[in-house]
Amino acid sequence: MTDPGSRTRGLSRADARAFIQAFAAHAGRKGIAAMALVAAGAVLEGLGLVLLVPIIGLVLAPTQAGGWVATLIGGDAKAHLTLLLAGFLGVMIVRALMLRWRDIALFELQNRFTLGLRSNLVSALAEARWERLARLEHARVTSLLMADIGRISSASHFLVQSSVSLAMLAIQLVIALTLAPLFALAALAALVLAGVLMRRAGPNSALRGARMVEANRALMGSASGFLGGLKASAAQGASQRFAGEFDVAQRGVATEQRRFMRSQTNTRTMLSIATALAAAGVVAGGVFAGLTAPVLIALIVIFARMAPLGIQLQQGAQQLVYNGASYAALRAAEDELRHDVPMLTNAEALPPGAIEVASVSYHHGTGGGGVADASLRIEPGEIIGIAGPSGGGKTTLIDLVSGLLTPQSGAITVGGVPLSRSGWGSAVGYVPQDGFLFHDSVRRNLCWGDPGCDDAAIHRALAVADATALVARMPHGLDTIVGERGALLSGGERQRLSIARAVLGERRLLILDEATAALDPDSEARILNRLAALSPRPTILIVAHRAETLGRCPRVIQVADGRVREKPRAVPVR
Ligand SMILES: Nc1ncnc2c1ncn2[C@@H]1O[C@H](COP(=O)(O)OP(=O)(O)OP(=O)(O)O)[C@@H](O)[C@H]1O
Repeated sequence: MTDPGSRTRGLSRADARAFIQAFAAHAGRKGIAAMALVAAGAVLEGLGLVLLVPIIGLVLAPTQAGGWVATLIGGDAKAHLTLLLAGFLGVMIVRALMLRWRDIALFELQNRFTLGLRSNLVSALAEARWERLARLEHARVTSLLMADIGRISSASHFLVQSSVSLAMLAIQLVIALTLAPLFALAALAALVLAGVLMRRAGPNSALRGARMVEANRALMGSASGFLGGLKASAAQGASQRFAGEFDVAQRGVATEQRRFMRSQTNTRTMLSIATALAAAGVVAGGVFAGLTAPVLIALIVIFARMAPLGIQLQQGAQQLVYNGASYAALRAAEDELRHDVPMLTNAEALPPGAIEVASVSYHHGTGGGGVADASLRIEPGEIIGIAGPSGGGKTTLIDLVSGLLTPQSGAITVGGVPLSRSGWGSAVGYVPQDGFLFHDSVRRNLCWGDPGCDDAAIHRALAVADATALVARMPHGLDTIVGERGALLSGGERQRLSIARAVLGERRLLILDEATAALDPDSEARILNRLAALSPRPTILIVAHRAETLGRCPRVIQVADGRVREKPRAVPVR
């Protein structure tokens, strides 16, 4: 289902402010140190430029030694030049070192910022209510975690780079003001005018940035289901059509990149022409106003440095707005995720006792199904089959009992304590039909979330899940890699390992959601019998369509049209 809140907007002023504030908050004291390095780099650059004026003066007219150098140190022109050059060299060496520290410090800030953003998003996802997560598109999450965080990293790079350019521009402007105030003011006016003329680039970049977020999301959507989709389409002889759809998604990204690149080069070209005109004006005006050669040359050098800095600043701002759209997308997702109270935490264990479902209703969105006025008492250690037609409400019921969903009316208690009050999650083991496995060894898949689990416990769990022979056959036993999502195993093998994982956790409630559907009846019977023989025995809920599976449950409930009712039967599990 499409997430209704997933429409992407461009970077607004509020987002831009939030972005800068978030960056500053992440940077903290290290940010202040980095900014001190930025300022020091700019001042040293300025100092180098200030030294240029007497150096050029001495080079052009060695006989006219004088000015502040002569007043300061006395001596002849050669000594002045030597000293000035030595000073210039010293300043440039210190500046080079300073810039090295500055760039490392800024890179670290940028890196920490993006790592922090990703961690925040992951924790927002982990804490979000299940109903909200279920509504998020998979492609949206993947795109946020990968493409958007990458673009935010670029935005933070441009933010940092712009602050450097700004500091350098400010210093050079101050020097130019000292040397020739009128010309410096003219240059400032030219900069401001260029900024005003380029203002249109802002909203355009914001729009393009938002489109890029959408295009990346479409590409991620195509990429994430690529292999599964390719297999299904190849089976129907439509693999080329499928590949074509992927191509459309990637062309979407390329088109947006091209459009932005063109707009950037357009503004850069206009700015370059404008600055060339301004530079020519400065030289002509300087000659006309009778500025001395050293001052004129120094001004030319300064303006020659200011022009690329101005262009860099404008381009950085454009990139910031363009890539900042990903920050807007991240903020929107986090706002949605943190909108409501967090899901159950693992903080507090619930007391022993029955699970009581009392007049519980839950409806999925407008017009969606769910369960209505469900009441049910589940004793500790009970084994209950849950039957019913597809779409009848079985998954909704178990999601409510496991605490993933919160009843919209009615209440669920465990041992008399409301489920919402404390941590039920760690007491529940859930095994879905497609038994999710990580691309890792059998051991790490089974011990996932339980670092203390040992081989003896693993082998006991494997025995319960009828998987001892399966692991014994594997080339590296427990260290065998199962492939991406367990792709190197059959559906039934994945189910056995998933059941073993749930058993290892020694949970109070085990939910098997069609978790034995891919097994042959004999294996299923062995597993259910061994689960029933566990001591202490967990409460076991088995969602199943097969009559054979339900036939092994001492009690069966029927969920149809959202209504829950008992289905009397009396076949005890052996
Ligand atoms: N996230 C959701 N958003 C909207 N509607 C939903 C959502 N999840 C389930 N539904 C709807 O709620 C009803 C009950 O769904 P549920 O998944 O609980 O049925 P089920 O009995 O488990 O079905 P199946 O046997 O096919 O798995 C269905 O009409 C379904 O379309």
